[in-house]
Amino acid sequence: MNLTVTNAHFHVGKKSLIKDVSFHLKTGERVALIGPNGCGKSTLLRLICGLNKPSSGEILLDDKAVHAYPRRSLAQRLAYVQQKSSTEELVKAEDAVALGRTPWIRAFERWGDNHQAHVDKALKQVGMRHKRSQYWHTLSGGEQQRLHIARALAQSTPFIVMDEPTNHLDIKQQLVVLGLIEHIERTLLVAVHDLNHAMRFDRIIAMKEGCLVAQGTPDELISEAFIQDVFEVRSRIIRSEGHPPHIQLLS
Ligand SMILES: Nc1ncnc2c1ncn2[C@@H]1O[C@H](COP(=O)(O)OP(=O)(O)OP(=O)(O)O)[C@@H](O)[C@H]1O
Repeated sequence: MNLTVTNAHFHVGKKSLIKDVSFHLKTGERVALIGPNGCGKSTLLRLICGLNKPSSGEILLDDKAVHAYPRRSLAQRLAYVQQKSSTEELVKAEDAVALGRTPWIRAFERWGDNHQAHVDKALKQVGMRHKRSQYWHTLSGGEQQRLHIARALAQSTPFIVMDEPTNHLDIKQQLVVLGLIEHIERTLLVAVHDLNHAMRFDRIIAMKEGCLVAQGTPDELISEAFIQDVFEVRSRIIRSEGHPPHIQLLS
C-alpha cells in the first residue's frame, strides 16, 4: 500500500482549506501529521479517506484515485479512526469491533469463525478482551478509544489513518494508546498534537494554514526554531543518550 498526494487543493466556498499539498507514504511507514489547531489536518485526512474529494490535484492509493474505489473496496484497504465518533445504539464492546469486518462479509454470508478470530485478535491487541461484553455507553473514553482502534485493526486493512487518537485521554491512557499504536504493523498516518508523541514516528509531516510546510524524520525536522516557526511557541529540546529527544515547551 502506498499513498501519493499530488498538488491537492480543497476549498469550501471561497475558503481554501488545503493548499497545494504533496507527499508520499511508502508501505509500512508510520507517519505523524502535526500542525496548530485549524491548520487542516482533519480536512486532509478526510480527503485521503475519500470522505471529501479534492477540488483539484490527486490522491492515489496504490496508483488509483481514492474516490475511484468502490466504498467496499476502499474499506478493504483503508481504515479510519476518527477524532470523535460515538454510537447511540445499545451495542456491546465486541459488537463495535465486529463492525470492522463489514467490508469483508459477502452477501448472505454468515458470521463465521474467521471473522470472529479477527475480532478476538483485535480485542486482545488493545487489551480489551475482558470487557468484550460490556455495553459501549458504560465504557470510559479511553476504553472506547481502544475499541475504535480495535475496530480498525479488525478491518484488516494495510493502511490505517487516525485523527488524534489520544485526544481527551488522561496521561496514562495516552501512553497506553500510544504504545498500542507503536505495535501496529501497518502503514500509518496519524494526526497528533503532542510533539513528544510525534517523535516516536518514522517521519513527521507538518502543516500550517492549509499548507504542508515541512517533512522529515523527527531528528531532521524538530528543532526549537521549527517549533517556534510552526506553532509560535518557545521550546527546549533535551537530548540524552539512549533516549529519544524530549521537547519541553516554555511559557
Ligand atoms: N466544511 C467546512 N466549511 C468551512 N470551513 C471548514 C469546514 N471544515 C473545516 N473547516 C475549517 O477548516 C480549517 C481546518 O480545519 P481542520 O479540522 O481540518 O483543522 P485541524 O488541523 O484538524 O484542527 P484541530 O487541530 O483543531 O483538530 C478550520 O479553520 C475549520 O474551521
